Amino acid sequence: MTLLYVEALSVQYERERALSDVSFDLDRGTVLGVVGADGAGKTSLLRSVVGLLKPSAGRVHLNPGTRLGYVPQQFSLYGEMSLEENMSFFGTLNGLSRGTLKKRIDELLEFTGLAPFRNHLAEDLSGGMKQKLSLAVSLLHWPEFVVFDELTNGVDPVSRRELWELIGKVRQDGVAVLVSTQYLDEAERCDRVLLLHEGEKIRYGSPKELRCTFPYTLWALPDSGKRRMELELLTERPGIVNVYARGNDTVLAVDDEQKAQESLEKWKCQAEYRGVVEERKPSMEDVFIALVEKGEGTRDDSSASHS
Ligand SMILES: Nc1ncnc2c1ncn2[C@@H]1O[C@H](COP(=O)(O)OP(=O)(O)OP(=O)(O)O)[C@@H](O)[C@H]1O
Repeated sequence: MTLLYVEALSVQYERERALSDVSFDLDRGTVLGVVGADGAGKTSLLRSVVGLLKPSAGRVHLNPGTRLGYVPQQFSLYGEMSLEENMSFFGTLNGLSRGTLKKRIDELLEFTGLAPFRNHLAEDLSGGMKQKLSLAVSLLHWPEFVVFDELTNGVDPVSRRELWELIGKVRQDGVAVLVSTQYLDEAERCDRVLLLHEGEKIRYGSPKELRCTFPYTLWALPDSGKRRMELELLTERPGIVNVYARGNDTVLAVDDEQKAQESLEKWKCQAEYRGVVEERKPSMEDVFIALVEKGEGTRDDSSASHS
């Protein structure tokens, strides 16, 4: 069931347009990832959804009475208070009674694996543990909808994985999750992805849909790092729309295989390059790089579906 419906949202700051005409919807028990680079408009979008920012145009419709949890980008825990005291403080603010709160704190400390640290000061926690505590605090009042602004930003890879496991468990309880991230691999963990670039919706759909509707064929030249500079000359030759690095491989995004083949053969002959070319399936990173990084982004004008 649809819990949130966002229609043609735009945010204009004094000098800058942070969001243009963005629409999407979100169902219960679904994780929607808002994915984009720094400055793409993620925070502006999330702040509009939770009601902290008044959009310049468009509409946010959240089912009335929905209990909302929110972890902003710089969530302020009290460093000089213990984990339990932090949770107790925020729980009291949320109007939970003493008895209920005590039980809920125990539950959430178990849930996040923070129980052994309940009496430690929050300031002594690692970055990943602080984020787990923030997540726990946001869940105190059994929200039906949670919004996490870059919860995993700057966190070590193990904690990132653990935070995503927690997000998965939250979803299992039927909670709707809206989470922003700049890590493209995290898009794969979402049910739906909204790719944002310079305030515009570039793509919107499940990770599979995004990969399946990817408009280019990808050709990888394995271990071609040393020839990268030369290979980049292929950018915008007939049939080739983008050339980019993936580790030590070079990837060509191709929109016309025949023309690209001719361009590549010509180049291989001139450059005396004998390496192999392999076709590769697009990952979410490929989708993002090929569509966005070179400004190839074609806006997705499909409006959010009501389901
Ligand atoms: N309060 C503000 N006043 C003016 N401009 C702003 C304000 N907040 C954000 N911006 C601008 O709007 C654009 C989108 O910012 P936003 O913070 O929404 O993006 P973001 O994707 O969350 O990026 P980041 O991860 O860096 O926070 C940026 O260019 C930013 O400089």
